[in-house]
Amino acid sequence: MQNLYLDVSPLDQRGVTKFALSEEVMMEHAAMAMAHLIRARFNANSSVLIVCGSGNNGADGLALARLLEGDFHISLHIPFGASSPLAHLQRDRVEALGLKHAPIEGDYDVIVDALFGSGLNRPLGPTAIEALILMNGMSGLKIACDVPSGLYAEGTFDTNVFYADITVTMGAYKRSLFSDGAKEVCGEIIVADLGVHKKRYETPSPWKLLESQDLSLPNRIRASSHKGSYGHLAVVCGEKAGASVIAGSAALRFGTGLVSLISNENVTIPYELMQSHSIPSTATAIALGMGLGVEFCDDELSSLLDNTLPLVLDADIFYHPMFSKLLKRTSLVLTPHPKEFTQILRLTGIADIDVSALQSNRFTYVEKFCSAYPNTVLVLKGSNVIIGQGEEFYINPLGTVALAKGGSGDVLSGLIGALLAQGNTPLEAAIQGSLAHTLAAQKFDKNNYALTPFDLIERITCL
Ligand SMILES: NC(=O)C1=CN([C@@H]2O[C@H](COP(=O)(O)OP(=O)(O)OC[C@H]3O[C@@H](n4cnc5c(N)ncnc54)[C@H](OP(=O)(O)O)[C@@H]3O)[C@@H](O)[C@H]2O)[C@@H](O)CC1
Ligand SMILES: [K+]
Repeated sequence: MQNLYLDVSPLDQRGVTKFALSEEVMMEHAAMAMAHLIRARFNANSSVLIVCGSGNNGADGLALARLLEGDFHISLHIPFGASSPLAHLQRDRVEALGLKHAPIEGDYDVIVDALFGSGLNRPLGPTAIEALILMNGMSGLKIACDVPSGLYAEGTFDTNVFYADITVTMGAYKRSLFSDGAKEVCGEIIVADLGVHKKRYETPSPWKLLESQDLSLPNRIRASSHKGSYGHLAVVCGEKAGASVIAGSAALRFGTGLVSLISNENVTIPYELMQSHSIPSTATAIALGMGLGVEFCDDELSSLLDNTLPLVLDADIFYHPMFSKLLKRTSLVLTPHPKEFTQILRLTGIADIDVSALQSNRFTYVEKFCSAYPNTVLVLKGSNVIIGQGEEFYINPLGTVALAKGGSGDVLSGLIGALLAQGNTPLEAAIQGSLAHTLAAQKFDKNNYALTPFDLIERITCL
């Protein structure tokens, strides 16, 4: 698990006050990290284009030019000149080596974007846009210095942004690199230490980045146990029974001792799942909403929920009149996709926004919801899933496009339900369910289009 920051400038200042580093020392390390990467991947004499802005992001790029000069063919493009004191200093140094601003011409083996970093404070103008279009059109390896130019601190970008193959980010992970849109533009993300180890440079943060090694599986440790020792998930089976069959099958695969589908009438289901018309007395958690439709009248739903069992809610239930009442429960996990989350925000009076406004500000709206409903765990689906409760937030960046398919969400609810049924806290169930979901998808390595929900469930066996 890694820390994530909206703004690392307090960490930079702490580097100066606590570790007596200077901004210049930190900048030298930033440039060295990029130089190390280029030297490791390219032979001497390779051509390197470095496009530098007027602030310290540009100054990082100028320092990189100095470090590579002599071994590589360096082309510098400095369309805005230098404005910060360090940019002036670094420019004087490269000019002493005979390097100076030149137009962008031809193609290069490496393209380094050092136009704007954390100081981007307004929409890009024509000069920056022209440079980015030229850079994006090149075939060489594209490296972003700190953040791809055009990406704002909230993780949004305008039409033009640098499309990086690798982002070398300075000091610590920025949260902006893990918005849904940023997944398209950042490429591989590498953190560069700035003169002290990252562990020293960082301070605690409420936002965390999940990693594959954070996965903890529901392995059984008691030698003498039986199916009743591992919980009983009741999946409410709605109009579209397939959704609950998928969720139930995922739950059984993820260690739940017993799974029952709760339906009004008998439906055809796999042999390994049980069927019931009411919540079994041995149930330890309930999954509700997937494929629900209008199968149950309000009274029937109320009686199914007349208990204090942990709940995972998905899909249709977010549009149901009973949802507001369910929000008052403790032990509650919600797994909306963005459109469903806008419905939740509207219903709770937090915001009346459309999906694109939400996607431009996912972090903020998750924080607002979690502050208003601190007992509820929210899993906001997306290419970078956000999990939040109260003042704790986690981003799971491990999902792939293979998951963009009907039924993937039912598997996720089933996995979370499985862990709730086995006694995990709602937050732990949400984190581990989401990790298992994305890592199982990664195990499907044939291609990125053919994964079905049952392929995904099958891969839970290989985690
Ligand atoms: N702090 C540290 O210790 C360390 C910092 N480090 C590095 O510093 C970077 C932050 O540097 P920074 O604060 O100078 O901001 P930066 O991203 O270069 O941009 C500011 C410049 O861009 C300009 N500008 C903004 N928007 C614009 C637009 N749309 N179109 C045109 N111009 C625009 C803005 O102009 P102004 O608003 O002043 O007119 C100003 O001149 C950080 O990302 C990291 O790489 C590392 O070396 C490690 C140590
Ligand atoms: K940049």
